[in-house]
Amino acid sequence: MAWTLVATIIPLLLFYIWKKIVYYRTEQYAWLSQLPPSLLWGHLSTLDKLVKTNRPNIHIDEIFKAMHNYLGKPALFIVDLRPVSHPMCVIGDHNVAEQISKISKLFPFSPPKSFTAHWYRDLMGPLSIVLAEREEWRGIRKQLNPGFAHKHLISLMPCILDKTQLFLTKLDHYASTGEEFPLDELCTNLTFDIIGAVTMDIDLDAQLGEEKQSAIVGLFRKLASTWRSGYSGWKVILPLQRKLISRQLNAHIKECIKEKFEERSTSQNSSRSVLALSLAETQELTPEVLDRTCDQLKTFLFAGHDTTSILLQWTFYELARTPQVLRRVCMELDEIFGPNSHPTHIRDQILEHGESVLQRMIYTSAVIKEILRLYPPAATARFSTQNTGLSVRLPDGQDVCLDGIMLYNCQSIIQRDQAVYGDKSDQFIPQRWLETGSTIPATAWRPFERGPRNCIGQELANIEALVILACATRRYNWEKVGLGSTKRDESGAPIEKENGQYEVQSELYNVSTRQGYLQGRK
Ligand code: HEM
Repeated sequence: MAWTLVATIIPLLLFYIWKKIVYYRTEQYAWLSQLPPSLLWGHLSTLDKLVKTNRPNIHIDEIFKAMHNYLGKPALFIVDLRPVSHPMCVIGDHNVAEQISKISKLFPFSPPKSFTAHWYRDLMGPLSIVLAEREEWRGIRKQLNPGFAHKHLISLMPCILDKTQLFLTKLDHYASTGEEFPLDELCTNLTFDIIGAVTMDIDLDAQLGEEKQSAIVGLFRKLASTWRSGYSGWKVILPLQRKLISRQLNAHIKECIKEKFEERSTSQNSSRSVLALSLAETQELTPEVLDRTCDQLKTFLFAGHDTTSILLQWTFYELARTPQVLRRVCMELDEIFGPNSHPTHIRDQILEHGESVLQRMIYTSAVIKEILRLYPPAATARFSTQNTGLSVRLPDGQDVCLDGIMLYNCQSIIQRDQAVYGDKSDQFIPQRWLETGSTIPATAWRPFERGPRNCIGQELANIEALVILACATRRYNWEKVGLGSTKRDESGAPIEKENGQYEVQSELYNVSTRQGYLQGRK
């Protein structure tokens, strides 16, 4: 009797499970564009294949771009990551992306961050602004805003210039020795130093090498390295290891917060760092205030150094292989600063004329904007839980509910949309930002994302990039080595394509490769 029951129930159960799987895989999101899913692995095996057949360290956006093209460029498409994660909706249309990032009745602060942001919880700290939601987020942002106010950022230019001088000394060294060098390392150290000075008013000395740099740099890097795909440590003890490094890092940062808090009451020249400004109203440094402030500072280190470094590296690369754009940048710098390109002269000019100098760097600003369009260094993912009612309108007027799906505004697709940027959407054309009567909608350029949770550091990144470009562009001849290097004819001259760019040996698809540059002084 019992056996007969089991023999009946098991097939029924298996049938039920099979029906469920078929439903989840092929019916639940059938109305949304997607590649054919595998019954067991959804799109995970396709993703895995694409990652492996493609180039090493390829950015996931490149895979999404390939899928988007294959599917005929829909406004959005589904990548089914179950059973490893929630399904993901990759958004490739700027109007749909805007509906995700904007304020609505349902989400007065825009839809919450996806749980993926919490993967970096141990790096940024649990109280980080990035992980906070609703009123808690609003409170932190309000407290930090004065530190990122325009007037205040402009007053930080001397400090950005000082850090840049050391960067130039390093480049001068390579230019004189002719050694190949990794630009990634130099730019990342520079942006680390700037973030330290601007947000904490301390010298992190990242540019001085491992021996001399602040313990904060070493510990932060050690911690961040545990997220890298090639991390070789023991995966089982990873959470514990992260906790231990975090604890050491926190101790150093908190020490620094305490010092700055003390200085506030004793010193005449009170600091104007983001840290000082955010502590302005604080009467007592309670453990809660210390924890919260420490987590925001770690967040700045995380969010503000790699992103700006990637922006700089792509800019130097594109300038080096696009001579006509380089010429125009140099002409603009000549006009503003005169023919003298010595760093001290540029520094003095910027210090003397301040903001007005940056305002005149119109073409250089267009270059930065175009780099951020083609190579966006950061992204956002949001999530609306089941039965919340988040729905977006597609370009064909159809309304779709996106509850329970991870929402990824894919800037790499959106910002190269031919419907917006034309046939030359993949080309580096800074001039497109200066054309009168341009029809590019503001929503189609979103490297800092949009809506209330957009990047708080965007103006700082822009000022940094302008100052560094003003000091470095005219001083050197950049030459990429290895991936992305220039093709040359028999006489050794670069081969120029019709669009005015040099032909390359291979496409540079990840700027942070260890392969380097050769530098020559002009
Ligand atoms: C080129 C440089 C940068 C790019 C492309 C960039 C991009 C972004 C993006 C896409 C977001 C996510 C917005 C969202 O979720 O909707 C973000 C958030 C953020 N960024 Fe940046 N960022 C850059 C530089 C910086 C710098 C220099 C800082 C300075 C400290 C910074 C601090 C932050 C913070 C704190 C957030 C969280 C804001 C919030 O949740 O309210 N970023 N950034």
